[in-house]
Amino acid sequence: MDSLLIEGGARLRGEVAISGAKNAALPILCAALLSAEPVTFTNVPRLRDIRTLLDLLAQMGVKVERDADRVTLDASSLDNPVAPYEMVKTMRASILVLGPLVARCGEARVSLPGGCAIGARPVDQHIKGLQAMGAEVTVEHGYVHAVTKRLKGARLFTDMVTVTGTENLMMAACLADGETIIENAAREPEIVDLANCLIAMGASISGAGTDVIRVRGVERLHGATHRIMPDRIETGTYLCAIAATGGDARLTGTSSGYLDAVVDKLIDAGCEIDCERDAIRLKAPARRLAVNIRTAPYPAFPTDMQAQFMALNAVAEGTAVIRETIFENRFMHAVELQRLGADISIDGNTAVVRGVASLQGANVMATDLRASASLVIAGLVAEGETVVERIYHLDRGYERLEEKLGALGARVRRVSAS
Ligand SMILES: CC(=O)N[C@H]1[C@@H](OP(=O)(O)OP(=O)(O)OC[C@H]2O[C@@H](n3ccc(=O)[nH]c3=O)[C@H](O)[C@@H]2O)O[C@H](CO)[C@@H](O)[C@@H]1O
Ligand SMILES: C=C(OP(=O)(O)O)C(=O)O
Repeated sequence: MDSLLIEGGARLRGEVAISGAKNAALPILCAALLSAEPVTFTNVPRLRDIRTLLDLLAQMGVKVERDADRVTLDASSLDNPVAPYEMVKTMRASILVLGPLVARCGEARVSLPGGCAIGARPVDQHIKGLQAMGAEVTVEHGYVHAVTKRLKGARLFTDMVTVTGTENLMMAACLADGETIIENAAREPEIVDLANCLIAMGASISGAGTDVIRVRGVERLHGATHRIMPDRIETGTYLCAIAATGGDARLTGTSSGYLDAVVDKLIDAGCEIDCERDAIRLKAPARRLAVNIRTAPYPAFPTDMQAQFMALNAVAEGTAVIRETIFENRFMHAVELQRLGADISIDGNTAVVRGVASLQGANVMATDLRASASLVIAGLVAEGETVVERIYHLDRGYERLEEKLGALGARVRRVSAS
C-alpha cells in the first residue's frame, strides 16, 4: 500500500488548477445509462472512484471511451443491469446506478454498498422512493432487486435530506410515466449539475437547487455533451492547506460561488480571499483564529470539509467547537491528528479543538477520504516528517495530489510499498 511522505514547514505559494468534481461526475456518468445514444462528458477527474464506476458500467454492457478528461459512454447495448458486490464494495456511490437501471431496463440488481468508516449510510430512502414510483423492490442476499414495467410519476418525500437519494430518484423519474415531485430534495450544486446534464439529454426538470424538484417523465433521452462542474471540496481542501501553511496561492478553474459557507469561515479565521470569476486566491495571516463549525446540508457548511477544518483549527489561536450533524462516525481523523500533537476532545457528535502552537511529524493512518486530507494538511504544517499511510483513500477523490501540492511548493512524496 502506498503512503505519502510529507516534510512540513513549506508555505504554499503559486497557482494550481482544480479538477472536475468527483461527486458531480459519479451521478452524471450514471445518467448515461438512461439513454441509448452516446453521451460525452468533459472535465471528468482522473480518480480511483471514476475508474471503479467506469469498470462497473463496462461490465453492464456500456461502451466506454476515455481520452484524458473526456469520457464517452454508449449504453445502446446495455444488457446486464447488475452491480456485483465485488465492484460495489469499494465505492458507495455505485448505488447511483439503481435508479437509471430500473427506469431504462425495468429491472436492476445492485449490491448494497454496505457501511463505511464515516457511518452506516443506509439506502432505505432510495428504495422507498422507487417503491412509491411503482417498482417492486426486495433486498435479499445483500442485493437490492428492483423490477417494474414502467415507473410511474409520484410525489416523493425523503425522511432526511439525501444527496445521492435525490440524484437516484431524479434520474429514475426522467423516464417515468407522468410527473414526479421530489420534496425535501437536497440542494447541493452537484444536483444542479446533474439536472443540467439530464436536461441537455432531453429531460424535463425544474426546481433543481431548491428543496422541491419536479420531473416530467419522457419516453426517451438522447445523446448530449456535458462539462462536469469544478470540485468544490477539492477547492476547499486546497484553500485549507494554503491557510494552514500561512501561504498565498491561487486556485484556477473553480469558483467561490459553490463555497460560500467555507469561504466565510476562512475569512473569520483571518484569511484574505480574492474571488475572481473562475479562480480564488487565498492569502493567510501569520496566525489564524480558531473557527466553530456545524455541518449541515447545502448551503450550510459541508460535512466533506469538516476534517480539513479540524486540522486548520488544531494550529490556530483559541478554541473551536465542531459539530458533525450528517454522519455519526466522522471524527476518525481526530485520534490521528492527536498523534501529531493536536489537542482535541470528542463528546458524541461534538469535537472541541484547542489550538496549539505547533504540530510534530509522526506516522498516521488514513481512515477515509476527507480524514486523509486533514492528515495531509496537518503534515504540511507539522515540524519534521509525517508519513500518511493507506493513501488509497486519497486516490478516490484527489487527482494527482502530490503533484499539485508540489507545484505549490510543498515537499510531498509518494512512497510505493514494495
Ligand atoms: C457521492 C456523493 O455525492 N457523496 C456525498 C453524498 O453522500 P450520500 O448521498 O451517501 O449522503 P446522504 O446525503 O445520502 O446522507 C445524509 C444522511 O442521510 C442518511 N441516509 C441517506 C440515505 C438513505 O437512504 N438513508 C439514510 O439514512 C445517511 O446515513 C446520512 O446520515 O452526500 C454526503 C453528504 O453531503 C457527502 O458527505 C458525500 O460526499
Ligand atoms: C464521503 C465522500 O464520498 P462518498 O460518498 O463517495 O463516500 C466524500 O466525497 O467525502
